[in-house]
Amino acid sequence: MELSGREMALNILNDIFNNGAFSNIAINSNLDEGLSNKEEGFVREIVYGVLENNIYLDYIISKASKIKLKKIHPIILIILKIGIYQIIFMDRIPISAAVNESVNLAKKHGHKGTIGFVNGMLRNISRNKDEFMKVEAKDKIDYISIKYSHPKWMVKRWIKEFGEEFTEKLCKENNKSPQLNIRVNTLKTSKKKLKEKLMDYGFTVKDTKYANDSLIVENPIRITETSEFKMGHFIIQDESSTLVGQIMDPKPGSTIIDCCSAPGGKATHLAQIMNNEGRILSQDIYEHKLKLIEENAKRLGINIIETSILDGTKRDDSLVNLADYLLLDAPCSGLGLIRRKPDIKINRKEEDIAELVELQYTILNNVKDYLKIGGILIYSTCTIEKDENINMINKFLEENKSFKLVNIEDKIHNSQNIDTLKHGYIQLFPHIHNTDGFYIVKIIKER
Ligand SMILES: C[S@@+](CC[C@H](N)C(=O)[O-])C[C@H]1O[C@@H](n2cnc3c(N)ncnc32)[C@H](O)[C@@H]1O
Repeated sequence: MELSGREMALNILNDIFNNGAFSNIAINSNLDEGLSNKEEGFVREIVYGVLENNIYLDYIISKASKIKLKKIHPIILIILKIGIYQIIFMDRIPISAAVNESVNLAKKHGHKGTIGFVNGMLRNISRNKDEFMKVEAKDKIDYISIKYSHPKWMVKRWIKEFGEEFTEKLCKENNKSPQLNIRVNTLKTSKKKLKEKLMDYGFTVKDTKYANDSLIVENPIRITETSEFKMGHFIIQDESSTLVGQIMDPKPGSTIIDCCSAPGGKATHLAQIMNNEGRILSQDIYEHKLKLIEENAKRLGINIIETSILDGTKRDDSLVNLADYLLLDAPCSGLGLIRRKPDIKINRKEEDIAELVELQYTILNNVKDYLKIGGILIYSTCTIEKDENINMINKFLEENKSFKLVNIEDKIHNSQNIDTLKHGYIQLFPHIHNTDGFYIVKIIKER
């Protein structure tokens, strides 16, 4: 039997909330293939909307329900969230449809009592919407946490690091949908040609602010089905990630070690900048991920990437003093990616950060020996956490006096809202730079 869009959303959210699945994987495995763009968009909107507003939806349910949140059956709780999300955030959906369809889901997945419960709750909330939407919090941390659905530990940490006003703007932005960025494969086409071609198909395409090889596509539905994608004229990559290659700016013929390389977004860009001349040793700890690098390289027409499994924490003597350039695009907390992966707000725990910092530092201390004297190290993460970024790098520089920051003012033509280029690094934020939250630092090994 065919499932309705709302039921697909229910199954996806159940996989994420109750089975620990990642949002993109849960979506791909639950979406029916025959869905139209509109139907698929509807399912995605509900799934991402519920994930983005999860704490706020819990808050509204707690206000409206006599039964404690923890006592509500997990499936019924998701059905309520889907219903409330439509009532509050999806103006185009008639209230009656939001309520009746949720009641139908409750009929299928619950019993008589839960049907009445869902019906009563949703009708009450829709009648007294403004009252239920009001956030009454004991302090600013609580307020931001509920209103923008970020866990308290995250809000507390960010307020301490960046201040209240900054944190509120960041959390608000984290709940918006990011624009899709693509990176032009200049080995096969030019930015101008690709832009014209995509506009001919009806896509709205704009230039990005900081990255030379990137474009923004405003209505990207099914863009990976174009022949330009299949022919390898572009790859999906956020502008921030594209800046890694731009800042490294390796010379053709160089040897690069990319020690956390999968799925190869940055390695393939480096190959492109080197005009597909030289050697890129792409390593990752997971064998299955190496295939992704190889597939990307093949589609993009790149043949200088050599993949291998290697744990970055373990020394490989054969690599010592080999690299002209070294990239450590480290495993990180991903807190800069919340706009794309709202489940990070649900699954990431504060304790993870200290563990990740330890891993990042261990890898960095190990792979630094792979660089030749005079070689360039780029360290990058998709997080905004200072401990994983500037604090860790400062400690590394303190303990490794032969490594020095390199001025990168000549690598980014537009320095709007970036005032650290001369100090060798950038920290991007979604609400300021309209990119993923991202950190990149450039370091030279002098001796
Ligand atoms: C941020 S992702 C890299 C993204 C990649 N550079 C790109 O641009 O497509 C971090 C990668 O580090 C890998 N990784 C995690 N722990 C590792 C370790 N100890 N040694 C090597 N790779 C590791 C993960 O499998 C993951 O693919």
